[in-house]
Amino acid sequence: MSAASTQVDSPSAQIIDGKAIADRIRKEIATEVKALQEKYGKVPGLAVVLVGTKGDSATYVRMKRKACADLGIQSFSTDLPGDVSEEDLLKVVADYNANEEVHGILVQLPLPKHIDEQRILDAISLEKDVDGFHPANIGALAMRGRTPLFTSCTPKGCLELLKRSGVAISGKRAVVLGRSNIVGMPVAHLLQGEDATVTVVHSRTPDAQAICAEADILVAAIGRAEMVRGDWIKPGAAVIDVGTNPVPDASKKSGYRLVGDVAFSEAKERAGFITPVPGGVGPMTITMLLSNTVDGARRAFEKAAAAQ
Ligand SMILES: NC(=O)C1=CN([C@@H]2O[C@H](COP(=O)(O)OP(=O)(O)OC[C@H]3O[C@@H](n4cnc5c(N)ncnc54)[C@H](OP(=O)(O)O)[C@@H]3O)[C@@H](O)[C@H]2O)C=CC1
Ligand SMILES: Nc1nc(=O)c2c([nH]1)NC[C@@H]1CN(c3ccc(C(=O)N[C@@H](CCC(=O)O)C(=O)O)cc3)C=[N+]21
Repeated sequence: MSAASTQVDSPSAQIIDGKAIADRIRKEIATEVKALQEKYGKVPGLAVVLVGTKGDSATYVRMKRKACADLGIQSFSTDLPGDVSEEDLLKVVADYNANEEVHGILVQLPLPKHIDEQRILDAISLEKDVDGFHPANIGALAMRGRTPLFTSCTPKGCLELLKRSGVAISGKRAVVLGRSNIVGMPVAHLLQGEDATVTVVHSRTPDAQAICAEADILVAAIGRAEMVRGDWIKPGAAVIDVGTNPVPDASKKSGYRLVGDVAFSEAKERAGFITPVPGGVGPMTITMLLSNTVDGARRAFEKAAAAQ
């Protein structure tokens, strides 16, 4: 069958409603928090550290804090000035590492240039690394037969969206656009772990379009507004759009609106499944962070109970 005839036959894509799926999972998490509280008399705690006040970072951090409050998770936060020293930031991390009420620590990235990001991520206790950015957690993710203590939130959210939408992964061709430590690289490992055949495309890849056109599953995480056009998409493919790019929009109070890395209106005419922006991956990221925090707390409570 030619691509053209498939295209004519294919109806518009099923929109994967990340917000609705995230809300369902949050209800499950709230139940879990209650159960832990009843069993151990303690609640999970998440610490969020924000350095500087870059507008959008502050928005995400605010959303994370609110989500915690909604689910009964205790929220700790530290806001540091943009010129804070590396030593002072390490001290904040060390204090949260030692705090028994804290089960997850998130240091919002990117950090200012004068701070060595690797040093900060290495300092976060493995047991509290709810972002899954510690090299030991990423290393385990990349190895066969190992399970990391925590899997990074956005990549885990992408896989959860595919699974809960009934998209088969095993044996499929997956293409991941982007190879960052926080999204592209871990997504590629997760898909490979689910037996997809994975190709990673980055800024030095020639002819990204031709590679994308072979993808049964396409994950876009490049931070380039609507770079992936409709004719890049294999008819029937599942498209997960991680990009959140602000573009100027005078009709919005904020002065901008968010678009993905995929040209949604074109792509939805060819894809079988597609996530919107906003309302796709974003709400899942925060939900997976809460889920990781509860997992960390459960492990800590069990360990403490066993030691008694
Ligand atoms: N919804 C959510 O929860 C989240 C959304 N995001 C969004 O996802 C996007 C990506 O974020 P992040 O991974 O942190 O970004 P980074 O800037 O760290 O990485 C971007 C990646 O895309 C690659 N890339 C850039 N331009 C091109 C191009 N023209 N063709 C092919 N590859 C390209 C880069 O290649 P190279 O390695 O060669 O430089 C790099 O690997 C952003 O829009 C961000 O806002 C991020 C985190 C969470
Ligand atoms: N240590 C660390 N961990 C992170 O997980 C992390 C980080 N640093 N730095 C920045 C990126 C970005 N990120 C997002 C989270 C939620 C939405 C989200 O919920 N977006 C909504 C829209 C939000 C809006 O309207 O502004 C949506 O897509 O529907 C987006 C992006 C997490 N990140």
